[in-house]
Amino acid sequence: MIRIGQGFDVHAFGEGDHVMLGGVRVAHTQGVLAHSDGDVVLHALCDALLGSLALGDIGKHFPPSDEQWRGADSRAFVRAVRGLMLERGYVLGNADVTVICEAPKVLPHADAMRANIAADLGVDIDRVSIKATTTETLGFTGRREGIAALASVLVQPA
Ligand SMILES: Nc1ccn([C@@H]2O[C@H](COP(=O)(O)O)[C@@H](O)[C@H]2O)c(=O)n1
Ligand SMILES: C[C@@]1(CO)OP(=O)(O)OP(=O)(O)OC[C@H]1O
Repeated sequence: MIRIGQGFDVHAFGEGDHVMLGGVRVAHTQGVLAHSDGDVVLHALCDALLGSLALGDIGKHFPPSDEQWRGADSRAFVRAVRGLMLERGYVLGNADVTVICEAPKVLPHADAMRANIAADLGVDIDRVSIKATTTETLGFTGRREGIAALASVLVQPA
């Protein structure tokens, strides 16, 4: 049986000089406030994958109360989620992620992000899509207060 999942994540901007997006260090005038590295792309993706198999969410598996995850590389979360999927006999069919922010520009980094995600989930890069949009200066992303990501996935039997 194929199954679908969706995920959403937001992090507020704070002090710093880069944001992590899809495991790529993207230079920016601000960083993000987070317990881990604050990678909204990978957090939304993990939630979508976990949701597809009704396994709860990222905070259930990697609680922000756990010091183990302080400053964590979110790629480790993706690889751990892949393990949970494999235990249940599932692999990624395809993933489609949209990053929402006025800045930084995401598209120049999209292929590097796709390559990281494909490697961590053990699939070809053509199964992973990264897109981006602004909100035309509207809302919290438009005011550059934070960055958001939406992810949709299809998973299929291995
Ligand atoms: N952070 C972003 C936002 C957008 N893009 C790219 O620009 C295109 C136009 O964005 P609009 O919000 O004005 O529609 C968008 O389709 C993306 O290709 C980006 O790279 N990074
Ligand atoms: C990733 C975790 C790890 O503790 O913390 P944060 O980096 O704050 O990110 P969030 O998107 O709030 O998800 C919750 C946690 O699982």
